[in-house]
Amino acid sequence: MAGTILYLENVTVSFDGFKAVDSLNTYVKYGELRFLIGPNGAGKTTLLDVICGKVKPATGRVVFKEDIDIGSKQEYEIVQLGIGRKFQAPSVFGNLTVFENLELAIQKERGIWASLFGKLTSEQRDKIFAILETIGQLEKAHEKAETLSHGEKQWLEIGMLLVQEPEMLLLDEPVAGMTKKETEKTGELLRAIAKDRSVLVVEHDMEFVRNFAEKVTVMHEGKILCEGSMEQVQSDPRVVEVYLGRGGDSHA
Ligand SMILES: Nc1ncnc2c1ncn2[C@@H]1O[C@H](COP(=O)(O)OP(=O)(O)OP(=O)(O)O)[C@@H](O)[C@H]1O
Repeated sequence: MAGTILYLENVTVSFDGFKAVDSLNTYVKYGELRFLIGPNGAGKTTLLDVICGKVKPATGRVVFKEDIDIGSKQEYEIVQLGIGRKFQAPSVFGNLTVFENLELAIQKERGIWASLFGKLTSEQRDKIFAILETIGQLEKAHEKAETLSHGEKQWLEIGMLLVQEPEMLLLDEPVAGMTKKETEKTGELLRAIAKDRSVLVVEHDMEFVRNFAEKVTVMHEGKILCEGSMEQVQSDPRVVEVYLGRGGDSHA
């Protein structure tokens, strides 16, 4: 399909016979900021796990870009193809500066030899500064990462993903634990990132979703319950029944 970066066709994931994802079909377009919502246990994280290669689907196809079937690829191959995943667990090194964390992310890309003996090229320095600007951390470049606020650490992690120049980013509850101001800033950041990349976000903070989602996918019991704009999905009685009406709105 023209303009499609990711296509999931009839994807099923079984854990000992239990279908965490059940015959699921969806597609994500280039430059889309997509939110994935739904009650606990709906299969949202498992779906991200499938896309990044952490979990292999029992059936179905996961097609990236034109025709790359990533369903059978290893996680590192999927990273190299251009899909970056941010996990909930923090991965910044507190005793290194913000700049050094990004430097390390670049050097990881270049392999062990470069990370032991390499110096940054001027292009790589420029790239780090451009990312620092994108994530709003230029002024903190030489501060130790442990001195950053929770929100700033999350933005640094997003920056460390941007080093790989992914075409698609997968984020699991990026604003969890953030202040209102940090949440707002994260929304702006994701919008900016999605201008020339696709971003898929699993989220429970409905105010955040309402403010920033272009398109929302609602999952329930491993299936897609409905998809559309936030207005469309929140007026769907099935979504109110299984999620929004049951406190999905207030889930942190
Ligand atoms: N490795 C696993 N082994 C067995 N069951 C699993 C495994 N991973 C997930 N599940 C189950 O699959 C279902 C879907 O889990 P998943 O974490 O994808 O849901 P979710 O929509 O992300 O939920 P939440 O909003 O609570 O994070 C749950 O019932 C969960 O217990």
